[in-house]
Amino acid sequence: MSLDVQLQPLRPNPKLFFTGLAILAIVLQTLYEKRKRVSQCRAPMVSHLIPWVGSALEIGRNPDTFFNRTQRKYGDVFTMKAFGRDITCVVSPSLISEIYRNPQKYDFGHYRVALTTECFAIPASLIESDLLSKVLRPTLHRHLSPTGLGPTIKSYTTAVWNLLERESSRFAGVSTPLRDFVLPVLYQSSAYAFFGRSCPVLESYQAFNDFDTDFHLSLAGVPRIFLRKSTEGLATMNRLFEKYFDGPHEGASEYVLESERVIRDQGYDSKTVGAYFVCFFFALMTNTPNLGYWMIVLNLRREGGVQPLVDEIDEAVTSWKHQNPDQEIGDHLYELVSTAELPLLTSTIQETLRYVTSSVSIRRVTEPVELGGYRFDKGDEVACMTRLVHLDEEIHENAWAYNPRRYMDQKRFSKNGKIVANHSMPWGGGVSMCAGRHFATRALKSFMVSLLIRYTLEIDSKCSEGPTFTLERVGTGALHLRGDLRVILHARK
Ligand code: HEM
Repeated sequence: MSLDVQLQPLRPNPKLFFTGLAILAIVLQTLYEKRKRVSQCRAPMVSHLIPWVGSALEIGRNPDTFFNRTQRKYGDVFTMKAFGRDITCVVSPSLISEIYRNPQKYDFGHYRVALTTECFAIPASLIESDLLSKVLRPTLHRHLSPTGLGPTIKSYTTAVWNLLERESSRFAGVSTPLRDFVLPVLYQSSAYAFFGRSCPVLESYQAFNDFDTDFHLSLAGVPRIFLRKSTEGLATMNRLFEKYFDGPHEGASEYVLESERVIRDQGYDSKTVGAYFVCFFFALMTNTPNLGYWMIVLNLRREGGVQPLVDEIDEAVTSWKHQNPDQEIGDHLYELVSTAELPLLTSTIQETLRYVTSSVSIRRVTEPVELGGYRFDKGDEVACMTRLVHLDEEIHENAWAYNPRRYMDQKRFSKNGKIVANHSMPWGGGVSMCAGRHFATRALKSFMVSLLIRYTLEIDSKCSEGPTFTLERVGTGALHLRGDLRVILHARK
């Protein structure tokens, strides 16, 4: 058999030629930009293959792996490209703190307007007005401050206690998907606390979830046309809240009623009031219920499950009953939750926030500045990457492991021999720091106390599957869940 190969004459192939040319152009452009960045003392650009898309796909696949590797390669400040945007990520706690301390140089106002007008349906005239900055935001902060929060958190505690009792007939004694049990209870309790009983809770649940599921994509600028379900969810929420504000809603919290009066006084109708509160409702609901869910799962998966928490809460209840012998704990739960110290539960909430959040504070540079040895120009975008601080092994020992006692056992955290004051930033920071953080922590405390007084809880050993984090929700706060865990609940005597 002849092994002769008939050699074909080499024919010009235009397709191959232009592909090669394009690749060469990209390589040269990348090298040129790299050299330019170095010579101008700009933060290093993370290398990527696809020009406009940049690192977006890699981040979408597993952001924890991507950022971890990138930080090790480039250091604490690096610029990445994603969907045509160059964003400089800042990972060092001291540089993040410098950004938070200087809102004049690192502006957030631009993003607040863009976020609320592009992702929600609030008219720009309201968002850009003095009314928002001088009246509505101060009203929000006053009602959500530790001293202003009392009545709302009291209603929340009553609602969560009663809802947990009501659910016992449906869920106790049978294998239950934890998601179906926990998330609606947390959703309803928050809704009732702020909006009263006429809040369209059941009607809005699916619409809210449709909107919420793709919120990170909407935030990343993915056009609405690709987010049909999410867009419809938002439209339904807007309709429901317009109707709510058109009807009687005396049971609403003082915060809601006061803000509504202020907006209406300027001539706005129920549609605008509704849209304003859909935005608030989103902030209220997108994080806290997921945090509550993860707190249960992460503890149940530990040896001993939730028993250490049960023991601590039982001890507080016993001590309370001792001091109030003729009283029913159910009628005074708010007092118990407000006065009992519960150090393990407090640390558990903090650790869940550290472990489960991916919060990013984004800022726009307003004048030429130097940060971490690099030059930034007006208009540059910087992002404070708090999750990387949370997962920094030098700051948090065994950072990739969930340890509910972490904040009980350790009060000071340091890196390279220096104390790190901002070791945990689940709420972001500076001028955009989460306004609802006091409500969220106290709500989670009320929820866990009520749950563990009312129920025993164990993983259904017949089910092997479990939930995982939706890591791709970079920068939106608490990570959501994919999948679920089945549990067996029993009502406690
Ligand atoms: C575990 C629960 C929560 C987490 C992890 C969380 C996290 C965050 C984060 C990371 C930000 C942006 C911070 C930044 O850009 O620097 C934020 C903003 C905000 N959060 Fe929360 N949040 C939670 C619960 C709540 C609740 C319950 C409310 C309402 C009662 C709320 C109201 C707000 C508001 C109004 C803002 C916007 C602040 C501004 O524009 O200045 N949050 N939250």
